[in-house]
Amino acid sequence: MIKAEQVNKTYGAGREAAKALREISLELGKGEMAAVTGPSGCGKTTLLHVLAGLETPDNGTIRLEGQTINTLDEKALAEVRLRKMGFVFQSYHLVPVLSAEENIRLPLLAAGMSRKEAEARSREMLELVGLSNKAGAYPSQLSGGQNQRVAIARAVAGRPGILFADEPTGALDSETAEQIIGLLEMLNRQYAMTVLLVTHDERHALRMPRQIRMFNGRIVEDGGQPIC
Ligand SMILES: Nc1ncnc2c1ncn2[C@@H]1O[C@H](COP(=O)(O)OP(=O)(O)OP(=O)(O)O)[C@@H](O)[C@H]1O
Repeated sequence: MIKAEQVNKTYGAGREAAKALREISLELGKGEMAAVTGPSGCGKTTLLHVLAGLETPDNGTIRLEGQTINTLDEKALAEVRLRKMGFVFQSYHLVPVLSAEENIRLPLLAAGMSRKEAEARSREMLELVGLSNKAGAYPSQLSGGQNQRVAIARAVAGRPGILFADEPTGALDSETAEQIIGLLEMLNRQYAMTVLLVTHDERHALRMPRQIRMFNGRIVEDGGQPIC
């Protein structure tokens, strides 16, 4: 599904340079679910951003379903992101003046879906995340957990092959956080969606079938195996 080879990423230059990723090689198969963990500043978010084409690596290659994406121009990359990837972050990034259903529908319309189809899909997604009764509610009228459910429904409504989740439970209490992780697991099972979860929470990481541990810009352990 997604493959990174010999990827490096440095922010800044000279004495200010921060080497965020060092010689990263990683492959995630279709339908795989993995957690990326490691201490603050070790490069987790940078890895997710580089894999998702949100940042350009200094060198190396990123392939999504065999297509090299790190050399695409911004327009082509935006198209790949819109059609093939879903994103969830710690903040929900919902449009405050749109209802839950409209927030989910918006990117579907942007991807060219008809209004009728997009409305049916967004209702289906609301049901999937257990919020059928909140279709007309605005983000300010929903709890953090409910807003994150809407954000997840929006992220997967276009049926992306891969979902990138960066600390999606960071702003939630532990019970709600467990439910959100459960929702990601359900999406992985039900749609064979590849899921890459960046998390600080060791309990959540241990629930994942694969744990990728980072330290100082490197992957130091993958699936229980130390990487030298
Ligand atoms: N936009 C940026 N400009 C400069 N340096 C950056 C930038 N983004 C990240 N870095 C640096 O790159 C390194 C890796 O950062 P990154 O955010 O990927 O770590 P992280 O493991 O996700 O951290 P956290 O768990 O605290 O979110 C850090 O040293 C950070 O300071």
